[in-house]
Order: sequence, then structure tokens, then C-alpha cells
Amino acid sequence: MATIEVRDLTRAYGPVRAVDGISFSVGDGEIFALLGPNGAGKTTTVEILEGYRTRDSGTVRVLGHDPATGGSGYRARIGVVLQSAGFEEEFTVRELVRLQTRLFPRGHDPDELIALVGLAEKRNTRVKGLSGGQRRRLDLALGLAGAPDLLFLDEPTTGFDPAARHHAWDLVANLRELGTTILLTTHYLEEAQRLADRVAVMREGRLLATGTPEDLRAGSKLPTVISFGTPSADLPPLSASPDVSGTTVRVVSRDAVGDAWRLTGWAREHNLALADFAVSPPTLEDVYLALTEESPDEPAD
Ligand SMILES: Nc1ncnc2c1ncn2[C@@H]1O[C@H](COP(=O)(O)OP(=O)(O)OP(=O)(O)O)[C@@H](O)[C@H]1O
Repeated sequence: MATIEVRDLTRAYGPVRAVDGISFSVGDGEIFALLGPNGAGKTTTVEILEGYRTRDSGTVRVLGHDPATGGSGYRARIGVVLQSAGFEEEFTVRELVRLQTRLFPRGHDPDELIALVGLAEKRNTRVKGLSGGQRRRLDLALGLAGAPDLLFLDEPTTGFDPAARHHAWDLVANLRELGTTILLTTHYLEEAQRLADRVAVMREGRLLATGTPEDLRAGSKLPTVISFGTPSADLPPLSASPDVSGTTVRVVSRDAVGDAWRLTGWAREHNLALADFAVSPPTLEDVYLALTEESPDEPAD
């Protein structure tokens, strides 16, 4: 059974149709990323699923409950990690985590949880002594305190340095191993590509596309780009005309395998190294930009 099942969900604020008839489901143990530009309707959707906002119409089932009427039994089974939770600054990490785990009937062991989010060394540090990234880890520990079946993660790595971001990704991967279902919102497409089993791209209250990152990339029909350093001999005929910028040649290829084959054969024949030779298929970010930058009247696919 799906952990989240949403059908024809709508929610308007006056004339603004923030959520305009969306349907999707998230399977048990799946990591699902909701993507979209500012104002797309992501927060509204997520808060309806969390039970913190009302809907106008449509059906929503989360963990078998209607979040609007699920009450505390429902809330005990979900974890919510918001972007900026306010903390009691004088508490230590351990004190806060312990207090939070006690609120739940089957709360995590505080020390295990602190270790899971990589804060073991800061266990006895007061919140006011934590860095921004460490606070976000604490956010995550608090969201996980009740050992939730479903975790809502709102932009979990905003403001992180690259090392902290990679650490957070490892952590989410650990949660996947534990079988936690995760609904993630993020503006980092690399994050979605790395973590999510499936993504949904939302704009102006509607879903433009849903699928695995690979499905979306394959279905996008966006070209593969072949690039390399400017060679000292004339290029062989390729599927598209090369574009030379500075010392780099780019070919927006219509036949990536054929062009790569022609180029590498030609380079060997002429004994050329072809510096920085790269074949780059479209990324999730390319697909996202192509989808969200189309004018609203154009069909998305
Ligand atoms: N409480 C509110 N009252 C009026 N309008 C609102 C309210 N909350 C959201 N909106 C409007 O609904 C639309 C969707 O907002 P929402 O916050 O759901 O988008 P979002 O995708 O989460 O955006 P972001 O990426 O910026 O967080 C926007 O046009 C927003 O201005």
C-alpha cells in the first residue's frame, strides 16, 4: 500500500490557486522529491499532508489516515524537519534530543539518534554553541525523535558547505536503509538526483512531470553535449555543427554514440589527445529548467 496517496488535491488562497488538482503517490520506503520554483505550491502541498493546512478538495491518505482528521495518532507517526526550527539555546544537544524522544510512545534512543546525525562529539554542547550546519543536524535528530514511518524534509541542506551536504546525503541514505519513507523538498537538483527514487516537478499548482530522475532525463529528449579542447586538425563531419568558445569545442549532438565514435576514431588517426573529452547527457537540472521555463500555455511534454 502507498504511504502517501493524493488525488485531485486543490487549495486556493483567494484568487491564487496554490495547488490546482494534483495527484501522486509515494510508496512505502520510497524517497520522493517535490521540486519546483518559488511559489509553485510545494509548501502548501506538504503542509496539507502533514495536517497543518486545510485543503479545498481532493482526497489525501497518508499512512492510512486523512491528515486533516488524523490527530495525535497520526502526528506520532510522522517526522517533520522544517527549514528553521527555533531552539532553546541554553539546552545541550543531548537534553533537547532526550526531551523530544520522550514525547513519543516509541521514541528513538537519544544517544543512538545523536550518533546517527553525526553529533556525538557535540552531545554536551549547548545549542548556542553549534554552527549552522550542526543545528540542521539537530533539526534532523528532532524530526526523527519519534522513529517516524514518514519523514518530511524541507530543504535539508540549504546553507550547508559541500562537506556538510555530502554528510547529510549519507545520512538520508542511512534512513533509506532503515526503511523510512521520505518526502523531500529541495531546490538543489543534484540533491534530488542523488537521493530521490522519484521526483515530481511542480509549477503554478500543477505537476508537470513525475518519475524517476532517469525516466525524466530519458523522456526529455534533451540533447547530449560532447565537449573537448580545441584540436589542431579539422574535425570530421558530426551530427551537428560544433560551437567553439575560447579553447573549448561543444557539439550539441543529435547522435551522441555516433559522434563519440567518429571523434575518438578521428583523434586516434591524427594522434590527438582531445583534452577534456566529455560526453554529458542531460542532467535532472537541465530537464527541470526545460520544464519549468516553458510558458504556461505550452504543453509540458
Ligand atoms: N497563507 C497564504 N496566504 C496567501 N497566499 C499564500 C499563502 N501561502 C502561500 N500562498 C501563495 O500560494 C502560492 C504557493 O505557495 P507555496 O508556499 O506553497 O509555494 P512553494 O512552492 O513552497 O514556494 P517556495 O519554494 O518559495 O517555498 C504562492 O503564490 C504563495 O504566494
